Amino acid sequence: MAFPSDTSKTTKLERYNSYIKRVNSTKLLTASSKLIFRASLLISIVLIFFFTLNYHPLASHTATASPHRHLSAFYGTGADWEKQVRHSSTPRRASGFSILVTGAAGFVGSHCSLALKKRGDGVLGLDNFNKYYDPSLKRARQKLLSSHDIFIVEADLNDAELLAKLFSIVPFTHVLHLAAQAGVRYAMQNPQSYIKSNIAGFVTLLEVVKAADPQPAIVWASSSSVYGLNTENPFSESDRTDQPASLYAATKKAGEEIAHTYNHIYGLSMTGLRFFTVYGPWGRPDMAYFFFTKDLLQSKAINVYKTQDNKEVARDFTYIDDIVKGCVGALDTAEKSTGSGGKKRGPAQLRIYNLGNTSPVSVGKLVSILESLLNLKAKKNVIRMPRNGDVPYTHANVSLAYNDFGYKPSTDLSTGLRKFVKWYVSYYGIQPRVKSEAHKKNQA
Ligand SMILES: O=C(O)[C@H]1O[C@H](OP(=O)(O)OP(=O)(O)OC[C@H]2O[C@@H](n3ccc(=O)[nH]c3=O)[C@H](O)[C@@H]2O)[C@H](O)[C@@H](O)[C@H]1O
Repeated sequence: MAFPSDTSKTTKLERYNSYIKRVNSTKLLTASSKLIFRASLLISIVLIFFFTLNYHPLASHTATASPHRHLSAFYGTGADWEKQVRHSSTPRRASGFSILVTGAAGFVGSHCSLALKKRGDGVLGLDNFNKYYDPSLKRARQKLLSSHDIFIVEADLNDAELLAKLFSIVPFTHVLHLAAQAGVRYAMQNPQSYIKSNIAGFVTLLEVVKAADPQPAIVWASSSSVYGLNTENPFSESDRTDQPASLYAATKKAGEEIAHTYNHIYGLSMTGLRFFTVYGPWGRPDMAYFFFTKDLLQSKAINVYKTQDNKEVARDFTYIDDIVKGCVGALDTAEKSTGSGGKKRGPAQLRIYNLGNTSPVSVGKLVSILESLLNLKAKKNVIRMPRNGDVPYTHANVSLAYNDFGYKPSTDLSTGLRKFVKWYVSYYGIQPRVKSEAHKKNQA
């Protein structure tokens, strides 16, 4: 009969169809589970990546957070790390200060940190060890500070969470803010670095400081360059400073205005110090006296600038020990901030001082002093000063600093350069010519 066979055919066909359906639905299921699996894997990877970069117990994050910031913030959560922070910033004398020194691995920062520590203050350093100049010199300064029990936290000034963490651990009495993008001429090459450090970094610091309880007093580095095209001589604090000749100068001038604002709104005690071309041992390799020494020793030619009208360029070169005395004097006479937790309670101290040497010396004279100290003749190219931010001369009137904290520079350029050269040849392991010739004679 056809029916059973039909039935059997139909049954086979149905079975076959249902088999095909099952196979297809299994395939569909497998494909969709694979898809779901892959999507979840991708989401998990993205979440893990995001979480790793952004998690920090203290953090309320912003979209601009950099991985560097969070790495440093992570670093700042260990018990050992907190112990080092506390230990370094604890004063060892009665009524000693507890000072946060920003730019502690820098030239002025390292000298000030040592001087403060030696007299019994607690000093905690902060530095980002950037590559503006040879970081190995900064590491060597760090090593020196470490041998005097000074700990430097390695972080950027713009790391607000880390700064807040430091202030939550230590009730700092003072901040000596020296971290900055320095150099007048480099501002044409990398303008943004000046904005990032000297303006954004300064504001980040002040935002944290204003919210701190107690609020510390701030002493910070401005610059002689704020006088810009000023024609008064010598430069006094009351002279015009609204004609900066470089972006560096403009950012330092902006810093002075920012200091005024935080003093006015939050009662922060603010003292700005206008440094005049600071030089000395452990100095900055980007400065003329430093690279002239290097070039002289390597028999390389140096460019000696003269003004557009063929006059000598001059600077009020100031020796590092005098600057340190000025910084310490400013810290000692800084009054307390009047606010707390971001609220002003009354008017607070607002000061600006010149810290110079009061006797300008021409760059030509600087070179001849180095020639005599190194017993070498410089190959000089005397050229017109490029129009890239330099000013023809600087000369400080320091009577304000003298009246308020007895600032009196006592090192002339020859004496200071002698000390610098002595350090330079020893640090870089160079046999001075004068010595090696004596040595040759002895051997003959
Ligand atoms: O007081 C400041 O606030 C600034 O001081 C410093 O700036 P400056 O006074 O310009 O020092 P520096 O570069 O050593 O040039 C010294 C002299 O050499 C001349 N100079 C320079 C280079 C060159 O190749 N030839 C030359 O003649 C040049 O024309 C100048 O006359 C700091 O770097 C700066 O960060 C800031 O702190």
